[in-house]
Amino acid sequence: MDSEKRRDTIDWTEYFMAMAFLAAKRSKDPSTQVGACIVNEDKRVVGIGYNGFPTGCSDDEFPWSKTSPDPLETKYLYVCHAEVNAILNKNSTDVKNCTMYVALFPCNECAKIIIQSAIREVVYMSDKHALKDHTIAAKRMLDAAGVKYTQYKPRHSRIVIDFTEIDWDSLNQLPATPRKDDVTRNGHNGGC
Ligand SMILES: O=c1ccn([C@H]2C[C@H](O)[C@@H](COP(=O)(O)O)O2)c(=O)[nH]1
Ligand SMILES: [Zn+2]
Repeated sequence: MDSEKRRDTIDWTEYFMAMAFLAAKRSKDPSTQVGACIVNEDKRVVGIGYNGFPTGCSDDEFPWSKTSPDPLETKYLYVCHAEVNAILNKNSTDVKNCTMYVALFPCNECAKIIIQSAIREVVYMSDKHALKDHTIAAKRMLDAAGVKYTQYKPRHSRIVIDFTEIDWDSLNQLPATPRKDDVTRNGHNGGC
């Protein structure tokens, strides 16, 4: 067993941005997958979301097109943005003073909701729509409201999750069923 602590870990920003990117992997949008992760002042994750259609609006029935002669046949009228889903998914009373990590700079509609929910900071990766009105308007509102935003410049282009990295052999040596003394007073052995 190694006795020195590991030093090549990911830092907090990489950790939370990677969570946002992991959430984005759930998105069914064929062209732009966005994930958002909300973190409180104690560095606890309090909400995660990705862009997708509302509950009950089937991914197979609603349109994923970007363009159509009929606007009702494009995704834009239906898709819930990652930032809004992350806020709605919060597991805390509110998201006051939290930081949002998000793959894409928030649009004007998300910026309004970020401001109104008292999120204090946005850390984003892509600014691919920087010249579009919705981004310019978003920055104008965030500036006026004093919400800080910072572009995240990754140290590494990839953070790999390798399911084979863990020493499965030693895991296999664990008892198959928890012994009586493994079970906590709360009645489970999840530990915390
Ligand atoms: O603030 C934002 C802005 C956009 N999104 C989502 C909504 C759509 O699913 C895509 C944008 O589609 P394009 O093909 O890039 O036009 O991104 C979001 O979640 N949050
Ligand atoms: Zn948005």
